[in-house]
Amino acid sequence: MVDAPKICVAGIGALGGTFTAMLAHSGANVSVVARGATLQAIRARGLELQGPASTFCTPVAAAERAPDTRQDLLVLAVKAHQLATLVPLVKATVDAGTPVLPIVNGIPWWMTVDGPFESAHETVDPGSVLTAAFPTAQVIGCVAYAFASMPLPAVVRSDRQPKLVLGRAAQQGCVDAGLAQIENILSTAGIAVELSADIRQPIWTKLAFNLATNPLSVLCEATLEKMGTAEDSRAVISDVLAEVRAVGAACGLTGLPPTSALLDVIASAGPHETSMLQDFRAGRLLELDAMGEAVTSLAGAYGVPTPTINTLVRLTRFKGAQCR
Ligand SMILES: NC(=O)C1=CN([C@@H]2O[C@H](COP(=O)(O)OP(=O)(O)OC[C@H]3O[C@@H](n4cnc5c(N)ncnc54)[C@H](OP(=O)(O)O)[C@@H]3O)[C@@H](O)[C@H]2O)C=CC1
Ligand SMILES: CC(C)(CO)C(=O)C(=O)O
Repeated sequence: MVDAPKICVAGIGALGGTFTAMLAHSGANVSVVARGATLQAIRARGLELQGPASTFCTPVAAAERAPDTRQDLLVLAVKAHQLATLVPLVKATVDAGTPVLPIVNGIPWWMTVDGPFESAHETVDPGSVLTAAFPTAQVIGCVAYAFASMPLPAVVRSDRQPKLVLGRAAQQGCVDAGLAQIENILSTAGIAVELSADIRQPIWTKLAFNLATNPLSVLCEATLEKMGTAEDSRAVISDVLAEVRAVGAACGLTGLPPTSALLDVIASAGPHETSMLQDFRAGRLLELDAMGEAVTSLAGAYGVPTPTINTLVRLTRFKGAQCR
């Protein structure tokens, strides 16, 4: 009998907790890197998922570092600015063949290693720590659509079935057997998966969604549904999307859906608070570098005016700093 693939998930918050609970519940061989109260709670009681269809609690092997043995898949599920802190904790688990799947919002570090997004590199990977630790050839680019939160340590709530879009970071136009195997593991656990032959466009679309909603959600302390239905917030969102569209075009990504379609998605997202608003309420550092500063540095490099984005990012950073 062939052993089940070994999966390590580093970072057990809203998303890492949701995916881990679903994987463990489906019988996958999954272990986690966690810390503090979350680590203690997982060890004491297991990981609880309050999902859209059912609630269950599942035991999971948890430690402060990844196992010393090679894993078949390493998932990184932290805020973008926390990624570098994981490097020393997961090093021993990654060899030249280990696929690395970052489930993280914003412009990913690997997209800025060279090419049109290079001017955002220092913002998303200061000192190239991530580039050195995770060679692009091993990285699986990812976009996450989920509505998850962690109300208590090791208790995660997921309001809808989560969906991941996956594609090789290094190869455009290629969906291979390795990706299909990962899709199989994730979909067996009930996670919706779509494979993309060029993951950069879905990443840019998700970034547009996040940049148009996450900072505004902090400034207005509003849910997605409220921002997507009120006339004033819809006007600001439309301005942000126009600016993201212009920056994307300068970088060669022209496939952003129409603004009206994105506004419809936001309006129909329900009374959900974005991950950035959750961070604000918890007094945590806001994920503005990979979602905001990265875009303003690209805009600066290409000479694209982004006055609305600049103002939103500045005000959100200012408001975030008041609560820390
Ligand atoms: N929540 C959602 O619905 C969605 C989130 N996303 C994106 O997914 C990514 C993950 O978000 P989310 O799950 O919400 O974030 P959370 O903040 O809920 O979870 C991150 C977790 O990682 C832990 N962590 C960070 N650094 C380390 C470390 N060095 N060692 C051990 N644990 C560590 C944090 O611990 P601690 O609390 O101690 O810092 C925290 O528990 C983000 O990029 C987010 O924008 C995307 C789509 C939807
Ligand atoms: C799409 C959205 C807003 C869903 O929660 C998200 O990505 C986030 O919360 O950061």
